[in-house]
This record gives sequence, structure tokens and C-alpha cells, in this order.
Amino acid sequence: MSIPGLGQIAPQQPTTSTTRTITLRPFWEWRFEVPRSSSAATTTSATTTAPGNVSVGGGGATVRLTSGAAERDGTELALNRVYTFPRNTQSKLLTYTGATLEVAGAFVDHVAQYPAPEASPQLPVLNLHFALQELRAGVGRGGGDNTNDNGGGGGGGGVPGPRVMICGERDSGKTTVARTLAALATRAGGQPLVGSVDPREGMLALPGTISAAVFGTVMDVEDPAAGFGVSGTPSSGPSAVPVKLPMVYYVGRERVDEDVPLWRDLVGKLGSSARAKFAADEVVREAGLLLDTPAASVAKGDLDILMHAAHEFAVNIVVVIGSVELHAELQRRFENERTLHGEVVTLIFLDKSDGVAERDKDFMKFTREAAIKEYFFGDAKRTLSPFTQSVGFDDVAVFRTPEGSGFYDNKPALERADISAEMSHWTLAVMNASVNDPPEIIRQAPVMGFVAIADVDEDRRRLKVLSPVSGRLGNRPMVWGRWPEPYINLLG
Ligand SMILES: Nc1ncnc2c1ncn2[C@@H]1O[C@H](COP(=O)(O)OP(=O)(O)OP(=O)(O)O)[C@@H](O)[C@H]1O
Repeated sequence: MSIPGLGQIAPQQPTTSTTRTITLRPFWEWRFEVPRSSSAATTTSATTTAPGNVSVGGGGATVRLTSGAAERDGTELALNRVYTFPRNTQSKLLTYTGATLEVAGAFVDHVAQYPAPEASPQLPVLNLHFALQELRAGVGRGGGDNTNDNGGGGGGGGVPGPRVMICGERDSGKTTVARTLAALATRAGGQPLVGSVDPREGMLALPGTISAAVFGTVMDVEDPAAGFGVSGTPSSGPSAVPVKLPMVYYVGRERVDEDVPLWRDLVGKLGSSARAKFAADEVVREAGLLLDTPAASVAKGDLDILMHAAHEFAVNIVVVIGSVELHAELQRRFENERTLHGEVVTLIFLDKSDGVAERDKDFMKFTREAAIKEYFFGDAKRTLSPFTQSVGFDDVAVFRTPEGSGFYDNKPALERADISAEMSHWTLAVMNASVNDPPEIIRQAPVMGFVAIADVDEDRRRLKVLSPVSGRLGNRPMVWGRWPEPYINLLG
């Protein structure tokens, strides 16, 4: 885990926390990394553009915008408000017009300086946003009417605004670009549908899911995931920003290739939910879609996955970040394709920002654990009180994909799971289906929420289950996925 550009890092003794002032010129970025533990913040180095710095203090970094304007992935900071970025946050604050920041706490940081806006990796993203705004305005003016719609399920109300799929290799900055475009569209008054078909990082939901939600309100700047985290969803407590209501489907796997058929089916479900949303809501239809995708590379043969997502969401703009090879191959594949509205598919290449941080296994594990804890217990800004209930083994319906079930196996989609101590500390998805529905229906049902198994008492045949809200558990089928594995005892 490191901030690119910081080079080799040399150990340094912790110092007392100090407040520093950072002055940013237009298009400069303040890149920072809040470590998992405060001792890890004791490193620094120099770069060709600006010295790296270290600040050491409590459990996070605090930032105050004292003049100018700055934003995190498209969401603006309010002047003079103190923002706290929690541990394990890697991100940047950027200004288009210049800004002064007051920073303190535990972090490693670096200012990326650019001699002119043209040298900044953000300028093409901003230009892309303006181009998308033009297309959205065209829909608003009636340019997106139904003349090209061949009726292939596009729903009522004509052709939606731009449907943009963002692709790239691992750690190329896909999610950051998706989030930035969503925030910029929202700031301009739009309400785009934002989706993620990458189960590795749940968007507005726990890892192991794919989801989509309308973004019509401001995102949470302090969220480690900058507005894509679980803190942006409805909960039993107050929220820092207006919540989003995601449609969520449960893959229960980290990688798509671990269960391609299920992922394909669920992407189909999410795609049809998106079409239904466009048909029902004119404002969302005009703003279109921003779709984040799993890391893909030509060498690994991931193109079919991207093509499937593109078809299901009727994508008409494909943004490829960083990989010339992926761009060329997708261009070739899309050449003769038309969307269900009869549109050609436009490919756009963006350079990868040198600021994108590589996240190692420990970073991702911490992120997952933090998301699960936050889902049940809230965060520093809001404390949630989950319910703990004790239920008999026979009073709940838990399903699981049979071992080895996958692409080439002819096994049932789901089977009743044997409840045992092995289930302890797993997080299960509660499905919006009936316990008597066929397995295939249950597997493809939308997720209502999650519960965690706090304890399994095999002798008494009872489970202790943690849930965010009260309610009888036996009414809904629960699915026990294969990932993320339990790392933590939530009540421990
Ligand atoms: N310019 C930047 N400066 C500092 N950090 C950045 C910058 N751009 C992106 N990051 C951070 O780098 C990390 C990786 O970025 P991001 O999640 O956008 O990549 P990704 O391609 O979606 O990753 P994955 O392949 O795992 O899905 C994130 O923590 C993000 O906040």
C-alpha cells in the first residue's frame, strides 16, 4: 500500500501532531493515505514534484478548507468545516480554482503539482463530464426520442441519456472515475443511475454484492469509500447525508469467474431493474447510467464479462482507463454492435492517473471488515444498535450454493444448508423472497439486508443472530455465500 510518487519510504519516529497549511493551485491534488494504525504513518519520502510529508496524531486525518474550493471525487467540501477521514482511507482532494487546506492527524501525504490543467489527469474526466452533460441535455430537449428504439425492452419514454460503462485493469481508478462523474452530474442537478457489477467491492452494500442506485443527492465526503459505502444507505440511525436506496443482488463471491452463470443472471436482473427505472422516472432517464465494472484484462479473457454487462445495461459509451490493449480489443468487439436502441457504441480512452493507489490484501480485508462493522454498528458519526435474537435451527431457512457448484456442474442452484458451528461469524444475505420459493428464485431475488451469525450453539440447536432491524427471521430465506469469509467476531 503506497501513494504512487512517494517512492521509497524511510522509517521515521512519530512526532507530535501538528497542523499544516497546504496551498493548492488549480488542478493540483492533495493525495493522502490514512494508515490502518497510527504507527504506520511514520514514513515519508520525496518526489520530483513535491516533498512527501508525514503527520502523526490520533486515528485519522482532519482537513479544513480555509479558502477557495476543493472536492473529493467530485463532491465539494464546505468552507471551514472540519472533515475527518478515518483509517485506511486513500484518496485525494482536488481543486479547479485553487484552495488552501489546513490538515492535521495521522497520514502520509503528497501534493501532485501540474504546470497547467492540460497536464492533470483530471482534465479529461472533467471534459468527459461536460460531454455527458451535452448528451443529457439532448435527451431533455427531445433528442433522445424513440425513433431508434427497436422495442427490445427499452421501456417507455424513449432512449435514456448516456449509459456509460467504465472499464480498466486492477487499480486503474475505475471506481474513482465513476464516483466523480456521478457527483458532478448530481451537482449539476441530475439524478444518474449508478451501478457496480464488481462483487469485490459492494457499492452502498456489503462486499459480495452487485448493485445500482439513483444518485440525486450529495455524497458523504468523509466515507472511506467517498459516498459509495454502506453509510450512504438507510439505517436505523441518522445519516450525515441523504441516503440512497440501492437495488442489491447477492453474488457471495469475490471474483466473477468463481460463478459466472450466477453473476450473468444477476447482472441481467440489475439491468432490467435499470430499464424499469428509466421507464418510470424521466429525470433518471435523462441522466442515464454510470456503471463500474470488475477489473478486466485482455490476457485473462475478461472481455465476455464486460460485453455481457454492456448488453444488459444497453451501454452506449465505454470508457477504458489505462489499458490500450483493452481499449483496442473492446473497440474491435463493439464495432458491429448496436444497442437495443440502435445506437453505435462509442469507446473513450482515459489515461490512468498516477495518483491511483494500489491496495493490497490487508487494505481490502480492513475495508471489508470496516464495512460489515459499520453496517451493524454505524461509524464515528452515528452509532447503530443492532438487534440480537436467539432462534432455533429449525426456525430459519438458510440456503447455500452446493460445494463445487459452478459453470460445468449440474448441481442445484441452492440447497438447504446444514447449520453448524462453521456458520459462526458469517454474514448472510436476507432475500426478498419466500422460504417456499424454488431455489433459483431465491438465488436471484433482491437482497433486503444482511444478518450476522454471532454464535451457534449446536447442543441446544440455537443461533444467535445480529440484525440491523427487528423482525422475524424465519419469514425470509437467507443465503450463506462463499465470500467474504468471516474475519471478525462482531460481538467479541
Ligand atoms: N489521484 C488520486 N490520488 C490519490 N488516491 C487516488 C487517486 N485516484 C484514486 N485514488 C485511490 O486509489 C484507490 C484505487 O482507486 P479505484 O478504487 O478508483 O480503482 P479501481 O480501478 O476501481 O480498483 P479495482 O480494480 O480494485 O476495482 C482508491 O483508494 C482511490 O481512492
